Amino acid sequence: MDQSVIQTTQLGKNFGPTQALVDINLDVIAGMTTGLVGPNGAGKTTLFSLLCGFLKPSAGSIKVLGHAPDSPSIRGRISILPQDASLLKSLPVGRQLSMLAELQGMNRPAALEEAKRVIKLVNLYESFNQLPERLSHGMLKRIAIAQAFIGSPEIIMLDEPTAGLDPNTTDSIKSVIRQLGKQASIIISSHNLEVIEDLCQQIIILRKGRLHSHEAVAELTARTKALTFKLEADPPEQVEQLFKQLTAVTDVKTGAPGQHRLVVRFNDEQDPMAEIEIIKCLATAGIAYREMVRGERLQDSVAERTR
Ligand SMILES: Nc1ncnc2c1ncn2[C@@H]1O[C@H](COP(=O)(O)OP(=O)(O)OP(=O)(O)O)[C@@H](O)[C@H]1O
Repeated sequence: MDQSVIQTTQLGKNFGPTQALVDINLDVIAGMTTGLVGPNGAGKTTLFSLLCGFLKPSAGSIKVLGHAPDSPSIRGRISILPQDASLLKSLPVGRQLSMLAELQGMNRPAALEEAKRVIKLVNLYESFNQLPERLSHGMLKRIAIAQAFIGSPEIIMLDEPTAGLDPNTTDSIKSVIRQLGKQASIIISSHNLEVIEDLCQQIIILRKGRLHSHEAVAELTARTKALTFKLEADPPEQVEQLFKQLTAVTDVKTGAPGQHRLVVRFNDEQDPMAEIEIIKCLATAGIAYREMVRGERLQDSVAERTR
């Protein structure tokens, strides 16, 4: 049987009159990398804080590795990269990492070795003795991620690990996370759904403090029947009118100006020939496309579900 690393039962959290989380029932399976997504204010950070024991639930219960989040039995077995992780200005980054390892109970020499190990994981060993002010934003983010790997925790929670990073740095962080996903269960909260799609096998969607869904990423994207077109030009206004006579078409979406994108969702139980009819409609209207892809990006599926 699959082993649960996190279980919540009817979990709720209120801040005064604000219901930040309501009736959350989750079962996160060991060894998965799971994405936690939802619009601003959906409750993602609150959920992370509850799972780490920084906050107490207003209702329901949480089990992390079979224990309450504040149990001494899980100390060092779970770690978190907070969204706004910051480093001390006046201490070399390697020393800061070794101090954090000491706080986890390692002696000085062991902590130093651990700091070297985790800084190598994020490819910044050459910066071990540098002060944070000498490092770029992306490098500091990688150091902050390295601290989440101290002590080889079984669960690692990363809140927006790639926010504000350029594409190359994002790629290098993604490869670190992918590597560590082989050894730990990772939960990533991010608004960057390309990152989630690349790294995660499972996705938890929160919407207005409630659990919208928890399922495999592949299932979510495959279940949405859609054709995504890259057109030669932006689609004409009122493009949805073209598909008016096709009862199988459930939604038509266009990209931002300049994206030349058109997504047509449909229900093929209504019409098994729906795809062909959609393509015919475009041809009849003289709308040319360069590329057509079945399905849609995770970004579109999630946007649709959290609107
Ligand atoms: N300490 C707090 N005091 C009062 N309200 C809070 C507090 N923390 C969160 N909230 C409220 O709880 C709700 C959920 O907030 P939370 O920060 O968990 O959302 P989020 O999904 O992480 O959002 P974002 O994507 O913007 O980071 C919001 O309505 C927020 O205003």
